[in-house]
Amino acid sequence: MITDVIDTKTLAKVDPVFGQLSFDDHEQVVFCNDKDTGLKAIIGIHNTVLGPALGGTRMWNYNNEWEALNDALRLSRGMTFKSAITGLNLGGGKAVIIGDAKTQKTPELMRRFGEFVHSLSGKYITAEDVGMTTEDMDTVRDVTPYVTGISESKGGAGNPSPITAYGVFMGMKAAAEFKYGSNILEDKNVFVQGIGNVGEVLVEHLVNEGARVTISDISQERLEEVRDKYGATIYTGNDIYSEAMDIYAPCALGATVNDETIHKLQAKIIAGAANNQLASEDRHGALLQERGIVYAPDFLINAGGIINVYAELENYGRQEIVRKTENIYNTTLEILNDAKTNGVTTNVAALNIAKNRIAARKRENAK
Ligand SMILES: NC(=O)c1ccc[n+]([C@@H]2O[C@H](COP(=O)([O-])OP(=O)(O)OC[C@H]3O[C@@H](n4cnc5c(N)ncnc54)[C@H](O)[C@@H]3O)[C@@H](O)[C@H]2O)c1
Repeated sequence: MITDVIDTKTLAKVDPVFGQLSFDDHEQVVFCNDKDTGLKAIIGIHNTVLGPALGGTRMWNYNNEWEALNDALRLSRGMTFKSAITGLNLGGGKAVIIGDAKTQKTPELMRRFGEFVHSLSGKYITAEDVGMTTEDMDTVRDVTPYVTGISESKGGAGNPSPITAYGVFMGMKAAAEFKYGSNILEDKNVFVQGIGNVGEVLVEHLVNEGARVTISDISQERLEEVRDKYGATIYTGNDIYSEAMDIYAPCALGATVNDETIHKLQAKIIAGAANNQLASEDRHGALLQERGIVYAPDFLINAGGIINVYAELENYGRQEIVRKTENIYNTTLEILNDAKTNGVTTNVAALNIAKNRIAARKRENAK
């Protein structure tokens, strides 16, 4: 099974769905179309052994349908392992809506999307991801109960991003403990790439701890806002990947650790919120290991958001959300040590634990 980011021409050469390189024994892939609202969406259900497939909906202006399908397949697979390693009784799923969230998203489109989610009778439960807001989830809630991340006023756990940021902060501290023998980030030079919902709160934690934080984003307005609020430095160079830094925190989109960037990276630690940070899990994971760069697996340290939405299903409160998220520190440290002991990449060490949990449940269910 290959998890590499593939260019469109290569993607189009193989069979449309089951032959895709990102296809990894997914249970179900649902294509949703509605002419009236312009909805074109793909729901990927990767695995439901541990529970219903939960994962956010991403709205993105994909260049073509291959890219959208590939994203749905990769992201839903990631959710399976994220929930498994976090100890949640959830499977992995993810939805993508093809289009520009700024110009093409309407309440009607979101409601129609919600109806498609409802038609799956709870096998897939949706939530917020890039291009979505809590209000959008509230709109989906009008037509289906199979949605999390709705507003607190409607009985939800609210915006998951601050707790995701806290989990990433915990994972980063654990990586620092592993690399430097201390989890204190004071004076560490941290680059946060993407200062959206998660990135901004991560910047706040880092600044509070005394780290030297540099921020980058495609939005100048956001950069100035976050600089003014927290005193972070705006990155003005033209190649963030070549910059001297202690910690690189990718908090925008995935696959930024790739063939072009990996040899330039100066960071000692990579710990961020973005999903699927390694363009090729195997190749780039191994190269990071070789270069002594500590990679805190994304699906492990960005699980705060799913812990937050899981509270809506299991009815636990704020204290338990924070406790479970703080535990990301212990799990990360355990996995980094495990990888070192067994001579495997940190990504493989994390995946092995997740896969073992799923296999054990499958055996139990079969009894
Ligand atoms: N929100 C959550 O709870 C959560 C949970 C788990 C994982 N994640 C992942 O974390 C990442 C960030 O999530 P978010 O909710 O903060 O998203 P967001 O959309 O609020 O923020 C993303 C930010 O990245 C910026 N950006 C986009 N392309 C960029 C580029 N090339 N260089 C620099 N900046 C760029 C955008 O302008 C935006 O400010 C995503 O990959 C998401 O899938 C989020």
